[in-house]
Amino acid sequence: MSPCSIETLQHQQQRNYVVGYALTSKKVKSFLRPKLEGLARNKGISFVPIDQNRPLSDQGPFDIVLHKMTGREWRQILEEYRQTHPKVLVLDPPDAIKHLQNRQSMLQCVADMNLFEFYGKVGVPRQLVIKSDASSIPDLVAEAGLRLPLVAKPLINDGSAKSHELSLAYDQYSLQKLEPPLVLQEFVNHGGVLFKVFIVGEAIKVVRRFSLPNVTKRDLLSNVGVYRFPRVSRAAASADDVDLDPSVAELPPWPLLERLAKELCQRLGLRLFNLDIIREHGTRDHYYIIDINYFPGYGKMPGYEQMFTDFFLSLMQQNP
Ligand SMILES: Nc1ncnc2c1ncn2[C@@H]1O[C@H](COP(=O)(O)OP(=O)(O)OP(=O)(O)O)[C@@H](O)[C@H]1O
Ligand SMILES: O=P(O)(O)O[C@H]1[C@H](OP(=O)(O)O)[C@@H](OP(=O)(O)O)[C@@H](O)[C@@H](O)[C@@H]1OP(=O)(O)O
Ligand SMILES: [Mg+2]
Ligand SMILES: [Mg+2]
Repeated sequence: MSPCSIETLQHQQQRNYVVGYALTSKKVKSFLRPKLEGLARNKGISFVPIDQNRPLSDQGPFDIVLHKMTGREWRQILEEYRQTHPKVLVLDPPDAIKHLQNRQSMLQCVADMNLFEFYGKVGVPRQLVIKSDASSIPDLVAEAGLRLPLVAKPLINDGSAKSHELSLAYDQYSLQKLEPPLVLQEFVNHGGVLFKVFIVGEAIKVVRRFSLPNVTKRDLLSNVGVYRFPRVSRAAASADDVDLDPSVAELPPWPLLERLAKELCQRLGLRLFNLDIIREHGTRDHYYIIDINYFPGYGKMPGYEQMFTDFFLSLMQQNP
């Protein structure tokens, strides 16, 4: 080994890395748990809270900035900080995250991806954006040829409770009751189970979660109206340990998930996100991506502490 590489090695061994974080108190509680802090500390990584009321450049110095905050002001602060501190890795760039804060632009890159026939067909459900004027919705839906039932989702996905208030609409007339701006998405039967694919840099983990049950033709004939439904798939209880119909439970093929994760990381410019994927009921390989979330509930993902420690270590090796 050359003296130079010995020096680099010693430098790496001595160097401590600081991850500054700007997260909600709820996120701190669910994510920054003692096990993660312990594992990271053993590798020389420490976590330091960012005070949003003080200039960022007066704090730190940081090697990495981890954040999940919304708002234009915070975005500007971070963008400016990125320009003046090019050596600090901001996870992730605020402009890239903004892309996920609108349910139309969120799925646009999946639609552009062209992953047809690669271990299965991957697409997004047909959807229509309604910016205003609820009274025009029935006609717009008819013109677009969207099939009922429809899932109505607030267009803006800013992390507020309201942005997660979704409803299922069974008939065309009742669509007038909805409150734009929203996205109307065709409901795809998928056997009541979805796949949450968590991405942390290059690592992937997939879990099953409960979801909305299938809607039968008879349900459609016997129901009218618009029904709000709760955040079914957020429950910590996963569908992984339950006896399920194997055709519903079978995970999407690994090569497909790898390809999807890699392409989406590149296209979105993000390293920390998850995807909600469903498989159309009665098919073996027709998949739909219905949601993408920035910095999701990793705390519910088994083994996330090791995954994040490895992720931070790999970032450090890239930036010694
Ligand atoms: N097109 C669809 N077809 C079938 N079910 C759907 C569809 N869209 C949403 N769902 C169901 O509704 C749930 C919530 O939808 P979605 O994931 O888009 O909302 P969200 O509020 O962004 O959720 P999250 O808590 O994951 O951020 C999904 O987990 C799934 O159970
Ligand atoms: O609260 P949880 O731990 O469940 O995490 C949820 C997270 O809330 P948090 O960021 O406030 O923690 C949500 O973020 P916002 O859209 O509200 O910004 C969203 O990403 C959900 O998909 C996450 O649930 P998951 O999909 O991972 O089950
Ligand atoms: Mg979701
Ligand atoms: Mg979401």
